[in-house]
Order: sequence, then C-alpha cells, then structure tokens
Amino acid sequence: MIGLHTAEQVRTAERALMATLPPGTLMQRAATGLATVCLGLAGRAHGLRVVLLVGAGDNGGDALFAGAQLAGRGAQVTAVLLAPERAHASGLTAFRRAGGRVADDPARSGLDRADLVLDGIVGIGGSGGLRPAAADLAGQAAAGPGLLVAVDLPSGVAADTGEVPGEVFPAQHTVTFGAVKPGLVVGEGRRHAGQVHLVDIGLGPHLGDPAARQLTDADAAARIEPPSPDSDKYSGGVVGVVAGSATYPGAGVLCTGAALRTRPGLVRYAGTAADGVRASWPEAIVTSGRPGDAGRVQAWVVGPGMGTDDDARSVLAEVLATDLPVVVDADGLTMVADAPELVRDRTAPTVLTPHDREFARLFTWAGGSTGIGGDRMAAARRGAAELGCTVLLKGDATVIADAHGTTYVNGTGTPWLATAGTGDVLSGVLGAVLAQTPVTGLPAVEAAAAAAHLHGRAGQLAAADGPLIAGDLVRHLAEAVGRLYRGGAPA
Ligand SMILES: NC(=O)C1=CN([C@@H]2O[C@H](COP(=O)(O)OP(=O)(O)OC[C@H]3O[C@@H](n4cnc5c(N)ncnc54)[C@H](O)[C@@H]3O)[C@@H](O)[C@H]2O)[C@@H](O)CC1
Ligand SMILES: [K+]
Repeated sequence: MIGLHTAEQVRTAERALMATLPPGTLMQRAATGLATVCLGLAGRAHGLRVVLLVGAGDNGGDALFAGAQLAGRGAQVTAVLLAPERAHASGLTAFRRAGGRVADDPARSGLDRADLVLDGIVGIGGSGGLRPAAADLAGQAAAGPGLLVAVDLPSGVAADTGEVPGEVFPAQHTVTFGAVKPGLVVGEGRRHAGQVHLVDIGLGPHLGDPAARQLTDADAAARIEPPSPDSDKYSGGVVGVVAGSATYPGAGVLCTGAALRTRPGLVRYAGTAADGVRASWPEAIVTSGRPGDAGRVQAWVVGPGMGTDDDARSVLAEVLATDLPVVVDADGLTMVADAPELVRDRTAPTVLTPHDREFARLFTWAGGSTGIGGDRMAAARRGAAELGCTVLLKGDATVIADAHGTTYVNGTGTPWLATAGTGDVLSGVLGAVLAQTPVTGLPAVEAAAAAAHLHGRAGQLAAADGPLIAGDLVRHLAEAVGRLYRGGAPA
C-alpha cells in the first residue's frame, strides 16, 4: 500500500524525528537520495551539465546539497538563485566548496544546454501559482534539452490536492522525500510529476495514518478473492447486471462480460438487452424480466445503457430497494440525480461511478461555473458524505472515497481508456468484486479501489497493442487478473 501524506503530516513527522537527530540530518538524507537518483538517471557524473533552480526555502537547500554531491563527482553544476540573499546558507557554502558555480545572471543560466535540471524552486512550503521569475525559469527549463527532475514536488503543484493554479515545472521525474504527497498522483499535478521516486528519510514511524492511499498490484490481488479448492459457482459471489437495452445491447454485453471475466462464478443478467447478452455470453443466466426474476445475487450493477424512461426508473428503484451492495453507473446516475433519496436511504453499500459531468449532475455544488474544482479528493469525499455512499470519481487518476472520508487514488490506467464502453466494463468488474464482499467483509471503498486498479491494468495490457476498444478490455481482463496474482508477471 502506498500512503499519501499531506504537507502538514510530513512536517509533523519531520518535527518528531528531528527532535532525536542532529540538525541538518534529514536534509542530508534527502540530498543524498536525490543525488543518487540523478546519477542513476543520467548514468554518469563526470562532465554532466547540471543546472539547479534554487528558491529561498529548504527545497532549494536540498537542491544545493545534492548539487554539491554531483559537483564533487565531477559534474559541472550551476545554481540559479531566485532570491540570492535568502538562499539556504549552509547548502550554498557546501555547494561552492564542492566547486559549484552560481550564475550571476539568470538569463545566462545554461538551461539551453543542460543535461539535467533540478527544480528546487519550491516544495511543500509553496502556495499559489509560481511567481513570475520562477515561472520564467520553469519555462526555460521546459524549452531546453535537460532531463527535468523535481525536488520533492514539481514547483507550482499544490502538494495536498494536485491543483496547479498557474505555471508549473513540468518534471519528467520527481524525487520525493519521506512520503508520496497526494499532489503527485492526483489531479493536474499528476501530469507534471513524471515518474515518482520515493526517498526514505526515516519519517515512517512518525507519519501516522495517510490522508489517502494507492493500491499496489499485491494490494489489489489481496482484495480480489481467487477460487479455492472447495469453491463452487456460487461461492465467488453472484453478480446481477441490469444494463443495456433492446436497441443498444452493447452496455449489457460489455458489463456482463467484464463481470464474468473478473471472477467467473455466476453472472445473472436481467433486462431488455437479454437477446444480445445471451448471444455473446452463454455462460450468463439471462432473463428479459425484472431484477426480481433473475434469481439470487450478492451484488447488483445497474445503469449502463439502460435508458432513463419510466420503466428504467422503476427497475432502478427496485434494485436500490434491496439490501444488497449496488453499483450505479451511467443512466442510473442520471436517474439518481433526480431521486437522491434512493441512495441516501439505503443501508447496504452503494457505489456511484460518475465521470465529471455525471458528478456535476449528482451534486449541484459541483455543477456551477467552477465545476468540480481542482481538489478531486475533496469533491469525492464531500459527495460520498452527502449521499452516505462510496463515490468513484473517474479521471486519469480515478479517486474513490467513502462517507467516512477513506480515500484511494488509482495509479493504473492509460489515456487510451477514454473511449466508449470502458465505463460499462468498469461497472462489471466492480460488480464482481463487490459480490464477494458479503463473504470477504471488504469495505466497498476498497472493492472499488481494487476494481479500478484491475480495470487500469487491463487497459494497459490492451493498449500495448495500440488503440483499444472496450471489448479489448474484457478480452484482457483474465490476463490482468492472472498477472495481479503473479505480482505483475506474464504467464
Ligand atoms: N519537511 C521535511 O521533512 C523535510 C523537508 N525537506 C525539504 O524542505 C522543503 C520544504 O521547505 P520550506 O518549508 O522551507 O519551504 P519551500 O522550500 O518548499 O518553499 C518556501 C519558499 O518558497 C517561496 N514560495 C512559496 N510559494 C511560492 C511560489 N508560488 N512561487 C515562488 N516561490 C514560492 C517562499 O517565499 C519560500 O521562500 C520540502 O519540500 C523538502 O524539499 C527536506 O530537506 C527533508 C525533510
Ligand atoms: K520543487
């Protein structure tokens, strides 16, 4: 499990740890970790042209100490000081002593021929958009040839939320200290962090509960129960699917297929796409009747492609009136927006899986001119608390939050997933994981996080061959599940 810790949590842990250590120890650990990652990325030190962008705080101090280490190994290191009189004093001394050069004019920084640029402009002490001089340097760095490495956090990204209120240092790598900050993996910040390298500086025992979490493959595998020797077709959890329509059977076919491929125990389908589903999936038990005619299930998926007419509304109400876990997606969400009490009044878990527009329809505060806003974790938590459910807010880093504020950020996926029908597949996967929860006792928020993780992995596998369509996801699900159990390895 990857814990995501806010700036304040990191500072609190730092204070507790620093009380037991000589001054400067943590910065030395951070700088050594940073220099080590840089050497690994560059593959050499001797003759390497390095430019440090140095702000007025400790983030600049990290850059200066790392720069000193690189200079000591033969790199040609130039520091550009944004506030020369406030630059980290002992960092600057060490840097100069190691042979580092301070640029006397930011216009002659050498960014146009650097091999490596370290962004030590601002870290967890930053606020608001980058100031003009810093923004200008970030722009020059982006236009230059150097590998762009952010120190702790790309300058311009809000550590706790991933908001990017102005210009930003567009890192290809971020070397972060002590804990991964949410802003590196969620929202717009994620797009500017590049590959994240976590340097352990010993904060661990002092960090406490993370503000949010991200699953690894092993975490996801542990939340999707494999069959055991005494399993039968019922013990994996029976999924009920209400999706698609006579005119548009596709959503029913994709959703049912995804549920079957995630944990092939038993999937029951009820709805007007019965003929299409039956033709595609002889393994499913299909009825064209109402959900109540389908037989016993342990969880329902309702909504994708089912329409929003009166019949659909009464089917949705029937499903939500059960005391079973329910996933509501797509048309189901449109109808819930008109009747939120159907969800609010439930005692069994409900997972809503909106994209931004659906989210804005569900929650009027997110529908104004500002939309959801840059803090996607806060939005998902607020929505979940309002309806007493779990919200899976789709995005390039999907956020999953429940009414208690427990939050996950998904770390798998590919931009190729932004294509028609992939949401229907996610609901099917989620239905299958949720159907196990009466037995596994897994909280719905974790089931949803595991489903998003698996869905993203299937997307990555499918996209390895080029552009994917939703059916490819279903075809790659079995392999994605198998790889999760094998720690990511192919068969
Ligand atoms: N807290 C910890 O546990 C550790 C922190 N370390 C480093 O210390 C950093 C935090 O240091 P500080 O608290 O000194 O703060 P920072 O160095 O992150 O930022 C403070 C400076 O940035 C300027 N600034 C703020 N917003 C700005 C903006 N929008 N545009 C331009 N400049 C802006 C401020 O004027 C201030 O001088 C971390 O990010 C990390 O790099 C490490 O040395 C290791 C340990
Ligand atoms: K930085």
